[in-house]
Amino acid sequence: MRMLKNLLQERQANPREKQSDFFDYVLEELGEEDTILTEEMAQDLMFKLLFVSFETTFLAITMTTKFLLENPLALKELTFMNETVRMANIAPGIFRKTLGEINFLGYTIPADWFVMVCPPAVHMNPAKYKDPLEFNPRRWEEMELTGASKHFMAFGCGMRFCLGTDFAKVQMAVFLHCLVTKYR
Ligand code: HEM
Repeated sequence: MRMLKNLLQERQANPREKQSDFFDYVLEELGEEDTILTEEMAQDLMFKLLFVSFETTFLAITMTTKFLLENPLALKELTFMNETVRMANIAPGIFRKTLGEINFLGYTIPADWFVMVCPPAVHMNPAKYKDPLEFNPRRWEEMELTGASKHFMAFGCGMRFCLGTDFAKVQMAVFLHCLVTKYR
């Protein structure tokens, strides 16, 4: 965070004539009179975007390479992205706040409480995924899936569904294409 703060202040002191990266656009917005953005929010935004766009895909690609090394047959079919993110559980927790009191399975969650949804518990549920610890891309052949469901939330769900889902999948596909066509 300190590094981002320094970078922001440095760029603020020496603004560039031509905008060329996201930092420049954030600074432009900060300079607007009617902006809702504060310096603190800008730093937070930069940190979060760096985190969500890098840490996630890099981990998914690493796990894909590991699973494919152990499962050469799957490499032939390349139908594995959902299976990788199901098992990798890159986002192990998703947070929500209760807007009102909620009654669930005999428990009462009061209003304004923070709730942590735990995708690994869903993704490793043997009632939904047979042999959940087995990397088996074929299981997805029988499953209809677009976006998220209550059994699959590797990219979150609902209003905060991951904005980068398709981008991340394309990045992974491009990486794997290069790996399988160029790497010997
Ligand atoms: C394998 C890669 C990725 C995984 C597993 C992943 C997972 C997730 C999850 C679970 C959420 C929901 C968080 C919540 O509901 O509180 C989320 C949100 C988000 N993701 Fe990703 N993500 C990935 C890649 C990316 C990439 C590459 C980008 C950007 C280029 C990105 C941008 C975002 C943003 C901006 C949000 C917040 C959406 C909102 O709050 O409205 N993600 N991601």
